[in-house]
Amino acid sequence: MTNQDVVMPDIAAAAAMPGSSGRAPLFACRGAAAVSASSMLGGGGAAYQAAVVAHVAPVPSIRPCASWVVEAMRASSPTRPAAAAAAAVDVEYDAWTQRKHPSALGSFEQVAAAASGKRVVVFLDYDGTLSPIVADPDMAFMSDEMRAAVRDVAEHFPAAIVTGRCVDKVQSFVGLPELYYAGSHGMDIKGPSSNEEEDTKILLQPAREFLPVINKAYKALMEKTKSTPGARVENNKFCLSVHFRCVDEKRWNPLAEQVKAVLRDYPELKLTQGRKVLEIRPSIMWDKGKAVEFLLKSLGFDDDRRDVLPVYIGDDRTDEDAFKVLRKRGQGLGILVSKCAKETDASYSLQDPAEVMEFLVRLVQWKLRRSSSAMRPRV
Ligand SMILES: O=P(O)(O)OC[C@H]1O[C@H](O[C@H]2O[C@H](CO)[C@@H](O)[C@H](O)[C@H]2O)[C@H](O)[C@@H](O)[C@@H]1O
Repeated sequence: MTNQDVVMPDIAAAAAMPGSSGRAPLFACRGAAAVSASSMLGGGGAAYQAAVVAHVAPVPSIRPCASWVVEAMRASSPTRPAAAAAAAVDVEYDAWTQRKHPSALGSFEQVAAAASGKRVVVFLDYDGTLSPIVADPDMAFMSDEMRAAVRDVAEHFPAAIVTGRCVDKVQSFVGLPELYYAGSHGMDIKGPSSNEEEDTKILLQPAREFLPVINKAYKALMEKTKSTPGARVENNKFCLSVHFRCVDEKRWNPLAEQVKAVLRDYPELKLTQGRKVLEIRPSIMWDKGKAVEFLLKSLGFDDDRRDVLPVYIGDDRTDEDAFKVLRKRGQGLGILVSKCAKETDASYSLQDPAEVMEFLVRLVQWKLRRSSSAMRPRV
């Protein structure tokens, strides 16, 4: 496959970062401990029933080592640097945005040129992208302004929320029935409905058979981790989250041991990691990237890839699966939401949800301008 349709920033991509010694670990802000994503894979050696839908294959099982888990917990949770180090981090961030992953706002003209004449499809992560990160996962509300921006996006482009959250929860936060929702890291895909009361249509649930085991693991994790102050287990239907944002760092190791002990009884589940959260999910080859591919295909955007521009915006390690898919397809535009330099497969960057909102507003304005100029009679 050629990469001619992937939207790459118009910068000297080959240019090395000044002072950079090489590649940082995926999703560690520079300076944090190096842990590869693959080291986080969980699951055991036992064979398990894989009667999921045909395209869902099990992943190879690798037992996570607790110390690696803790290292990864630290890597994704860098402590605030001292003043001098903070200045260095700023310099590095500036170099990262200038040379590797420019701001999607600063480069909006370039983004608009790439979208010109194409059907744009918008994919949005939720936590850290549409809503700010907060200590209590039940309080991660998005602002009314953001809701209005997303509503406008959905009016002008096909749009989907792709999240680790369970669909019901994220739908209640977003409150826009006109969107597609891919919850549980893409393992629960639902179509739009005409109003909030009507049930959304299930399009795909590739991990349905794992529900009983997920529920058992949920109870076991609740029981096991209740002795760790601040730990919190969230049931996201087809996957689980063990939050450690409010856990004292000294207790991260014992918490990782507790999670690992529970997972020993569930070889059909694997462990991944997000922002101060351990995520437990079925060991199947399904992720946010696969969900994006599924949606593009089922919405009829897979026939002629040259006239479709998927735009995916996300902030977390799990969003990298979607960025990778776009890069591999040689199509579309990945935008990482981050305030620090990270290794990523996204092309562009935005700093925070406020910038995401500004970008969405500009995208809609661009579309409106194009539609009105197309309708203006030529003289
Ligand atoms: O794919 P996402 O929409 O980004 O969901 C990933 C996880 O998001 C939530 O946790 C994160 O946000 C919380 C609220 O701001 C924060 O407290 C937590 O530390 C973050 O990891 C959600 O609660 C998790 O279940 C999702 O897996």
